[in-house]
Amino acid sequence: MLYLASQSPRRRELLGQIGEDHRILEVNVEEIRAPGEPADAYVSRVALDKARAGFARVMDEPGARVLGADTEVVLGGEVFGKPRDAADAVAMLGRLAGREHRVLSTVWLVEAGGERQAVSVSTVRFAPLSGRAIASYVATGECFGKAGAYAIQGAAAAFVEHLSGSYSGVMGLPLFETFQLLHGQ
Ligand SMILES: Cc1cn([C@H]2C[C@H](O)[C@@H](COP(=O)(O)OP(=O)(O)OP(=O)(O)O)O2)c(=O)[nH]c1=O
Repeated sequence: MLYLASQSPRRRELLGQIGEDHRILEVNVEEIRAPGEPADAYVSRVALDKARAGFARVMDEPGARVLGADTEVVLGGEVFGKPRDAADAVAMLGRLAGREHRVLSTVWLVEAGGERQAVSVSTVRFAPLSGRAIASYVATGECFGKAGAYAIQGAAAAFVEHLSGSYSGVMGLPLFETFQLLHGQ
């Protein structure tokens, strides 16, 4: 059986999109970046923590496989997770406006035979945004629970001038890479 260790409705939907039958494991993992921890190492560590926490719950089941994922928005040396509140969301979007940032999405597959990861790095360029546009976007509430305070699959699609990489990766689960992890060599 395949399990997805995630509370994210987007990830559940995305995994279903490629026809992967799965069950959900709700895990709670702390997402705290260690001082000086590189962004890619942080994203990978958190995704692995989620997959391992899930696997610990089903490891007695023969053939159990568990996916865990993490997505963060990276601008220079800064890592933007989910905004704490509206002011934090406004600040993040103000930093992202008119610039290019990276979205890192890492997926780990943990099973009795071992642990493997897949990494997706996308580059997203936002159009310049007025303070008013940011304020009205934040007021919709869409920004909450999303890394970088935006959802490419939602109204924030209107901010995205250019994307290079994986659309599903930006949304939270890179589907090509996940499929390779599950079925590739
Ligand atoms: C950039 C971006 C992020 N997101 C979401 C995907 C993730 O759910 C969230 C990043 O937070 P994560 O910590 O990666 O995931 P999560 O806490 O929502 O779920 P889990 O239980 O698996 O830990 O941001 C979008 O939905 N759209 C976007 O465009």
